[in-house]
Amino acid sequence: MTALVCEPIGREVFAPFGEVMTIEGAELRMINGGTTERFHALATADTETEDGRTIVSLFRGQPRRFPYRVGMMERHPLGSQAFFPVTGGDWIAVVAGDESGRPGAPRAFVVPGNVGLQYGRNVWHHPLIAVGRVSDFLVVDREGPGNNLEEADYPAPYILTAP
Ligand SMILES: NC(=O)N[C@@H](O)C(=O)O
Ligand code: NI
Repeated sequence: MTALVCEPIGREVFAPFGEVMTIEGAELRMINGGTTERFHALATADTETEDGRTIVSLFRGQPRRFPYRVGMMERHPLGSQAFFPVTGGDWIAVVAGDESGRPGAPRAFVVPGNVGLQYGRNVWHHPLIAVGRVSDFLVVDREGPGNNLEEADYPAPYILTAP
């Protein structure tokens, strides 16, 4: 079993896997007579492949127990998937590149509770990893025809320790 160490999240380091959604560096638009700050277009959903449509859901994640065995990954061939924390609190994202149709070695990122991520379409990732407490996330992803879930097991699990 291989140790999986969390790295700090950042736009550049996460760029091969998708977008980091944070107000830092976002386009700020003052609206509503100056009473509201609009941090515009943190990401663009990619859901229209094969007549898909964008939906918004709420995921309530149970905290994972650590050390946590990352034994599988999944991806959504037809659409992106974005998670934005509602409850707050750090969470963990695990992603991987593709190697001949299977996930490569994973990379784990600790994500602050006020930062969201969008996984690009067909990007390998582990299902939601909530940390420390039951955590709610707003999720923007695809609904529509076709199979939008592909899963793959690792030959041996990676062991993720608590951040
Ligand atoms: N199954 C589901 O909708 N959730 C996963 O895709 C996930 O990434 O958590
Ligand atoms: Ni997913």
